[in-house]
Amino acid sequence: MSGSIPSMESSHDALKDNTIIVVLGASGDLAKKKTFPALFGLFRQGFLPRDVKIVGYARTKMDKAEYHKRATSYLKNPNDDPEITQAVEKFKSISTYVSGSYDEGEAFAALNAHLEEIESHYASKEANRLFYFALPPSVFVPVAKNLREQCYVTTGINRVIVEKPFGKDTASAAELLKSLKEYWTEDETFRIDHYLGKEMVKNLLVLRFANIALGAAWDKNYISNVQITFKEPFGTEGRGGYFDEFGMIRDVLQNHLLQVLSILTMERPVSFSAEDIRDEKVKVLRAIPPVAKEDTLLGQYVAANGKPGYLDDDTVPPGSVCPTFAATTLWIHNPRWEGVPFILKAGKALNEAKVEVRIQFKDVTQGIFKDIARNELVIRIQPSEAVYMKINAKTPGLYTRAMPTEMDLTYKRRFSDAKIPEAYEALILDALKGDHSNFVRHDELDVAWKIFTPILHWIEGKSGQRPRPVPYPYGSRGPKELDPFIQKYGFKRADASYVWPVTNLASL
Ligand SMILES: NC(=O)C1=CN([C@@H]2O[C@H](COP(=O)(O)OP(=O)(O)OC[C@H]3O[C@@H](n4cnc5c(N)ncnc54)[C@H](OP(=O)(O)O)[C@@H]3O)[C@@H](O)[C@H]2O)C=CC1
Ligand SMILES: O=C1O[C@H](COP(=O)(O)O)[C@@H](O)[C@H](O)[C@H]1O
Repeated sequence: MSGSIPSMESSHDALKDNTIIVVLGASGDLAKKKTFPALFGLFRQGFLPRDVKIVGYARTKMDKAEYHKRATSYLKNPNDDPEITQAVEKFKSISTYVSGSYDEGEAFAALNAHLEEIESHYASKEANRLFYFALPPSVFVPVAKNLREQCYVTTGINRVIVEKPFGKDTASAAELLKSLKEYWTEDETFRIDHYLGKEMVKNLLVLRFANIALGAAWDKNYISNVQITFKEPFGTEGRGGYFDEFGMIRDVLQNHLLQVLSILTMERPVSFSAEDIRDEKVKVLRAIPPVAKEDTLLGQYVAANGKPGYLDDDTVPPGSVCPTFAATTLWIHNPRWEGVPFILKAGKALNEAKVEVRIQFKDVTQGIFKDIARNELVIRIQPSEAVYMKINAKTPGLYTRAMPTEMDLTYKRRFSDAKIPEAYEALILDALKGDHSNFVRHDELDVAWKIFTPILHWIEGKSGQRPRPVPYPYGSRGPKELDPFIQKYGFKRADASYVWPVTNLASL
């Protein structure tokens, strides 16, 4: 029997021919590191529309050669594979660049003239344009306005992809949404949260709703606590100026981790249509009250192991109390989840790179077993995608003891030939197809901000003195206060003697 999910695959428009993808902010870091590599990945695998053209736009004046050099600087070809080299040359041949300001109508009229020149070669009048904002939020509104006024086609589809940050709190996000809506409809707008494009985040829907056994245990009766963890082994290093304005909660918790939480906890959607999914996400998010101070732990990394502290970064304001680590516990007041703590934790400069969901089930009733390990379902989002269930089994041999072990679905081993797409590849393809399922709807954004705005205002000292984050050494698991914080919500760490036999995943 086929394992395909027809309604997920066919609920959106097909790719349109006669499409131009315009990358605004083409000289920047995001474009170079994420957007162009994703476009190239799609191009090389034949997923872009036929005869697609890619146009970069930014203020920097660059000739064609310089632009091509920048746009392809992050395309990977470690073994100098001639097939990839050839694809890069083809990619360059469909890529052009226009320089201009972000706030002047004439500059966008010039961009439009360039787009029309490309379109004049089409066999039909149909012309479709996808505009990708790889831009700082300060120019979102003028760019949205100028594109709508100067570069909007009437004989095809227009779409905009917008990157976070979408505001800094409930009020500023509402203001930004309102301004953008003056020019672009909700249907034309694709708000990216790139975690929604990650394979294991997309997998959550299938794991939950295509497995009756998991579905049956998915509530307060069986689950004790849930942790959603994001760990990076490097600090802000040179990006401190940007980071300090936002902090860890805005950078990762309010968007990426909350998106994961909403898919993990929503009710089953009526269908896989974008609106049915997003209706359910909004419904569960609305059942979450604002995060309380008592449910929050903030940290900031300090120099250790030869690595600099956050405050040693020249781009960070002296004496900053910006958190580089945050753990917050959220509660969902609905019949399924009442009383279950959802701990969202994220930090920079920690001991490892890891993003995972860890669902810890309740203890088995005491009696024949005493103090045995709890079941845990771990969904490893990155690196090395995996789903594993920590279970108890009889110790092999002439024993009657239970021992913790695992049922392990490590992707590299089980699907060794599969290529897991980059999040941005998956999302750009969705936007080209007009599928909104994995993009953030306006009301989702509003409710996400409502959960975090009070705590963010408290952190910023809007209601008194700013709280001081607790220090943690660069390269550690986080503040020493973390383990008691998590234990407070009922998490029990399994016996430290548990050893997973595979140590080198890279070797798989
Ligand atoms: N397919 C796969 O990839 C599989 C991998 N494994 C591997 O087996 C090992 C054990 O797995 P598992 O039990 O799930 O994970 P870990 O033992 O790594 O972590 C379990 C939990 O305990 C916390 N923890 C980690 N170290 C400490 C510590 N020193 N003191 C207190 N708490 C700590 C972790 O928090 P935090 O992360 O926040 O530090 C996490 O919440 C891991 O290396 C795992 O990657 C096991 C099964 C399958
Ligand atoms: O949005 C952001 O995400 C990245 C982490 O993304 P990942 O795909 O590498 O997990 C994070 O480093 C950055 O600070 C944040 O703004």
